[in-house]
Amino acid sequence: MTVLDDIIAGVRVDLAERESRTPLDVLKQRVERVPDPRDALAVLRARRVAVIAEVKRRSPSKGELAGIPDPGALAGLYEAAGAAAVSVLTERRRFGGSLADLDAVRVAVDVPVLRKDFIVSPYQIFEARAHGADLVLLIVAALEQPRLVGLLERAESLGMTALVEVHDEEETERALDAGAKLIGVNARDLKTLQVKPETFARLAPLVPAGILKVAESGIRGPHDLLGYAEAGADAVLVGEAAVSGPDPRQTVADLVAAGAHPATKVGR
Ligand SMILES: O=C(O)c1ccccc1NCC(=O)[C@H](O)[C@H](O)COP(=O)(O)O
Repeated sequence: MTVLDDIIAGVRVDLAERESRTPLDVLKQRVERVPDPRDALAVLRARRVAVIAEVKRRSPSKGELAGIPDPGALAGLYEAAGAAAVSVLTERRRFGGSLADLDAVRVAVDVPVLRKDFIVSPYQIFEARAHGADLVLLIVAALEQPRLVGLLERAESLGMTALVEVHDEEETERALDAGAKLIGVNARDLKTLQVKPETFARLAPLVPAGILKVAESGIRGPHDLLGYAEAGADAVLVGEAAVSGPDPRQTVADLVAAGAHPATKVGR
């Protein structure tokens, strides 16, 4: 069993429990009552290289990362530092996240919020929207093609943006075939959990102009952002370095400054 299979097995158990507590019809009624989603694509396009900063408590690769007593306050620091969006890991068993974290972040910031989870069912998309998310993550490696297409369409039908995550050439082709408008290249190999930054430079040329590219994982500071920008990134997603450093606001502010510098992303 791979790490991804193991995570998804746990996600399915937790999902079944939530579905039995809150029927889909009830969730759909809640969706009707939340404000419309923000246009995340427009927000990301407005930056040279945008920074998406993540609320990440722990991870399979590194274990406990940060206590994060107040995820809303952390997200507020990210927003004040200039983050274009905030990602919230809501998976419980391996990442220590929750929908309560998503709620806390939603009320604390105005920027678009991504529900980062292992989404396998439309129920989780309604759930994300009911809790105010503007974006959802869809991991191609976790989804058969018809399901990927269905989930992408479901997210868009609710006015949300899907960040479609890929790790190799075949997954990139599948993301494009599905109609992804925002593609995340995750440099973390899901089998070994090792971060291989060169993955982004390999896959970015396969993505046509007009489709935004997010470089995910292993960004520790401006040097990494500049490397990804050189290889074609429109945005970077940073988790561990932001939560586990001594000053999350400064870490994100340094990335934002590098991403906004006129010398970054020249000629594209
Ligand atoms: O972070 C992990 O160990 C991990 C393991 C298995 C599947 C996903 C995993 N991480 C999710 C992410 O995509 C990252 O949280 C995100 O890209 C930020 O990465 P980093 O800045 O390296 O924390």
